[in-house]
Amino acid sequence: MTYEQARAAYADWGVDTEAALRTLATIPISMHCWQGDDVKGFEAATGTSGGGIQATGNHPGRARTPDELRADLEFAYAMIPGRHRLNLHACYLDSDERPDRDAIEFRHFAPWVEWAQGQGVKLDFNPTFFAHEKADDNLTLAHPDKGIRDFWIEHGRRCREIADAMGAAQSGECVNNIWVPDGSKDNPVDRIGARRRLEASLDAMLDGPRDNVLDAVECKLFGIGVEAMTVGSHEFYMGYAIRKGTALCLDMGHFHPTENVADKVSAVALSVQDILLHVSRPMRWDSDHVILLDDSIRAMAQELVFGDLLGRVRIGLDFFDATISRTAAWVIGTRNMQKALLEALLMPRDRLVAAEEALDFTTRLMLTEELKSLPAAAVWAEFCAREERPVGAELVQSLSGYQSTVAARG
Ligand SMILES: C[C@H](O)[C@H](O)[C@@H](O)C(=O)CO
Ligand SMILES: [Mn+2]
Repeated sequence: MTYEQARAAYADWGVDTEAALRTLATIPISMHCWQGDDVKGFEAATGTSGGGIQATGNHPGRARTPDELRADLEFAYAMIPGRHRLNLHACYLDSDERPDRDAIEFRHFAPWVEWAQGQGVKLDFNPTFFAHEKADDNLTLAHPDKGIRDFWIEHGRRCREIADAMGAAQSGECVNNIWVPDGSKDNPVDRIGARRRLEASLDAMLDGPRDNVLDAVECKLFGIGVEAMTVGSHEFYMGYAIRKGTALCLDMGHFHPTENVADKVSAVALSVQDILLHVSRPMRWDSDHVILLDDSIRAMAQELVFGDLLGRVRIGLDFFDATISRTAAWVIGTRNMQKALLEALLMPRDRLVAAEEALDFTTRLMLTEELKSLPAAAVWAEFCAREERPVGAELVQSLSGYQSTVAARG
């Protein structure tokens, strides 16, 4: 089907495909650096990764240096329509120096900032509270040892400083997302003590304004090794974000599998101004499979569009799979998020809402089901053509071709 035919088919339902394409082109997605190297980073790290962060697989082609990671990112962005962001973790510093986490500075990230400016890519940032010997107890900001807490508070403070400088350099907000692995394998007896320590540490870390930073806090239900309690649970961070005015990060892999994370967005949006998404796909014990164009992602995109929340929700991705081409994973996942957004933008919202308000649930169901057969793929292909990005066999060939150029990496 041609784009013109698709445009006419949507027009019959009262949908303007041109308006949908214009909106889609303005939605940035923050691609996570850690898909490119299995969350290893570029420090001489000594600790284990707690809280369930575990990339499995040994597909050839892992980026081993910042230059390799940047080359992979450049390729990935060239396969993805639109202008996007890069979400950088503190352990991805690019420097000949080897500062510990409590000694990192903006200059250790200067090559990233320079590269991002050259690429027209804006940066987001994350302190790294894992893969370090001082995190091996699966406790950081909530650790009973004040010395360890202070070490991580200092790390967090410095990360805000770095994110602020990144924001200033790019003349726009840098999201600084905080996730800590803190928790307990077996039933703790002093849950509130741990939560008081986490809160006090966060307060110390986030003290003082940072004009170019949007701080976000990310909860998790459980991780491997912290099955009995995660200190930073949903209720903990929801309360914290409301009381302290931070953004709330909802990671789609961090809830019970029967929960609908899309449903949470509108509920949270009434109490929290800014929301960060980590779009992900949980599967059994893992929270980080590459996202598919599946119902959970479609539901999330619909919530953002129907709830008119695109201006308040930053879309980030969080998955890592080392069993497949890492660059292909980025491209597939990011494009899937965009496809879901496009499908949502192509829905006749007013008509659906009218049916719902009239309690005409039959019409609502007929509409949503019939709409699934409309030619969204032709509209997506048009978007890619306008943005000079490949689709179909050409995309597959490009992804495979790039993978073969990196496969020899040791
Ligand atoms: C690497 C990230 O910080 C991490 O994935 C975090 O966002 C998370 O989701 C932990 O499960
Ligand atoms: Mn996450």
